[in-house]
Amino acid sequence: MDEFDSAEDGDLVAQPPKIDVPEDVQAAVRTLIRWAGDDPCREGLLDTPLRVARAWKEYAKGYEEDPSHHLSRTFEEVGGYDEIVLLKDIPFQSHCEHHLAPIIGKASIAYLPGERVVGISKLARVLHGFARRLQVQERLTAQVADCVWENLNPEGVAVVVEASHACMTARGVNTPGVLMTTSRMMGVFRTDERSRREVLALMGY
Ligand SMILES: Nc1nc2c(ncn2[C@@H]2O[C@H](COP(=O)(O)OP(=O)(O)OP(=O)(O)O)[C@@H](O)[C@H]2O)c(=O)[nH]1
Ligand SMILES: [Zn+2]
Repeated sequence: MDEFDSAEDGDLVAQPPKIDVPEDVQAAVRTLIRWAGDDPCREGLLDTPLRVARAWKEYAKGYEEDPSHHLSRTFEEVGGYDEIVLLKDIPFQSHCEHHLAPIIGKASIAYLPGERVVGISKLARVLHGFARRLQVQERLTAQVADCVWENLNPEGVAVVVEASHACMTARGVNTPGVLMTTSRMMGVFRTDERSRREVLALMGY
């Protein structure tokens, strides 16, 4: 049971091994705490630089992977299925590259298969692979769509992302409740108005 903690619902949740954090990274967090106006040496903040650094390795885990790898295993036997495949309202978390503030949102990813389909969880994996980096929402949207387009050779790809940016809601213009929507349409979803309307309707727009 060493590597696992028992979760409340009875599932076993893997506890990743704690990574070492270089002293200069911890020192940078201490500097930030001091600059924010607090004392990094008080008891409650002593382990914070370590936790912050480890948290950032999680937030930025996408840099450790090439999301296109998730699309390398595809299936051909789908009984002649030739309609839209949609994974709708996938929740994701990212961080804005301007303020390192959270971006919390959901994405819908659809494609019209060519010859092959992919396991649906892989679309969510692609999203998280790009989201767990420093991002702007426009680039996140484009990267997800381009990745599906380039790796599945489908007839069309549609990605719609809706997100709230903490750099707007918790600072700066301080405007909570605002959602930013971005989309990227490729192939038939870009060229054919009916296909575009169909996929947007399936997504609930
Ligand atoms: N287009 C786009 N803008 C973003 C995204 N994330 C954050 N921003 C915006 O990036 C802009 C950065 O503006 P700057 O003027 O350089 O920074 P700032 O002085 O902190 O701006 P304020 O946020 O208005 O206080 C802000 O308007 C943010 O709201 C994103 O994903 N896409
Ligand atoms: Zn920001």
